Amino acid sequence: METHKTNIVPLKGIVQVPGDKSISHRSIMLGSIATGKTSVHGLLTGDDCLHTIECFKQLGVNIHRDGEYVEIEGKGLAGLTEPNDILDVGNSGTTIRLMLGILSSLPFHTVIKGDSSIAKRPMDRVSNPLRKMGAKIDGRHDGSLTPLAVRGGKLSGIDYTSPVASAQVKSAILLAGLFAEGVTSVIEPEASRDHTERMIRAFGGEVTTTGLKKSIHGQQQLKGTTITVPGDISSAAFFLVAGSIVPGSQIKLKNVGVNPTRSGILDILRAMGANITLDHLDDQVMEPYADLTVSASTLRGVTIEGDMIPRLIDEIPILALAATQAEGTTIIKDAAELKVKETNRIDTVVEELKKMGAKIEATADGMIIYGKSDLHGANVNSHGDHRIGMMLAIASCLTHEKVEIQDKEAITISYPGFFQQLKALANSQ
Ligand SMILES: O=C(O)C1=C[C@@H](OP(=O)(O)O)[C@@H](O)[C@H](O)C1
Ligand SMILES: C=C(OP(=O)(O)O)C(=O)O
Repeated sequence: METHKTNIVPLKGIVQVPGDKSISHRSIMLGSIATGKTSVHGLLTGDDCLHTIECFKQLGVNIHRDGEYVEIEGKGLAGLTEPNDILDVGNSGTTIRLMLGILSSLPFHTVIKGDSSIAKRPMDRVSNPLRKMGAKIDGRHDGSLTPLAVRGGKLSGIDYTSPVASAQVKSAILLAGLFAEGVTSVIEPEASRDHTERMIRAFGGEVTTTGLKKSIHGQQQLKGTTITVPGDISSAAFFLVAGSIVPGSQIKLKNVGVNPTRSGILDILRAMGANITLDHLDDQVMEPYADLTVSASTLRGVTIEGDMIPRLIDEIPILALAATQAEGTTIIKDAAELKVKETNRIDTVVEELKKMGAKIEATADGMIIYGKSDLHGANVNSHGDHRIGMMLAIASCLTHEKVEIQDKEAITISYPGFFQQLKALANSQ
């Protein structure tokens, strides 16, 4: 945090983390292409999701938001109209990639772009399979970089084997498949988060799962529904780690989504020796959720690899910080996908944690962290990446000296109230 301090203060209290970002995006998207009213409770009001709302408003959908409550007047896919201007997704990879799947079915022209981070992220992983289905997509570098121009229309189902375990790729193809002719299937190398599949079913649609293969038959009609968004485990992750590594801490996190395709952080922190309990689990709903309580403990290094990686991909920056406080070595591998997030998260994590005294090195597909190190104050930078900014803020709870975080405003992308909640936990004694 910003203030000069000499003591390391335990973090204590109860936190309601904001709504899950992945589920929030999907609730707006499916509500917009379904017929009838959709009500969403607990929507994340971070910048990424607000961009998704704006994009669908530009496509002619009436969306009314009152804080975290949203009503969408769905008129079906055919109710969407050609926008007058370029769609802007801001910093949100999920918005652009999933929307490309929807835009591919629409019989008109759209141009879609984002910020300078989005302009560097690969879109060919989505535009290639969508072109195979019949969409016309063009952009810089043969349609792999934004801005992208899309002319959609009648699509045909494909059987696609994805080279990456990416929920954004899988979801774009399934969303296009929803309105295509015939059956569309996607096979992934490892299982990625399954929120799209769960939510299509909640809107009355059908998706089948056979091992790593997901299939959807085309020309389905979705019906508006009511969605309750659970707390985001990727946001909770910052306090799960803070509660584990800041001496004397105890934090309860209420109503956190614990979908097994997202809960890898719980498995890994427990394997590291973290003290985390789970209460009030409700798994009879679209997305399971529970209360999580964490208290400080001694951690040890682990190896994180293989099919665990997609289950905690966005939590790797904060897990790297946890590893600096663990006894022994932590190895993170099979995580080259980190290079194509909001920043190259292998480089930014290593560069920024090194400034604070961590013993950490980058590898081709991950990083190696040697624990345990004492972290010290420094002038660090989020590089405009919300998860790097929050990881550095939690790191600052371990130093006696001031940590100055450049560009910390980036955290509003996924966690608008983060600094206030962190302050409240630190001031609770
Ligand atoms: O589908 C989603 O909501 C997301 C999928 C993941 O990306 P990839 O699909 O690129 O792995 C994740 O990193 C991102 O924060 C959200
Ligand atoms: C990678 C992330 O999001 P997106 O891909 O939607 O920009 C993230 O939130 O960590």
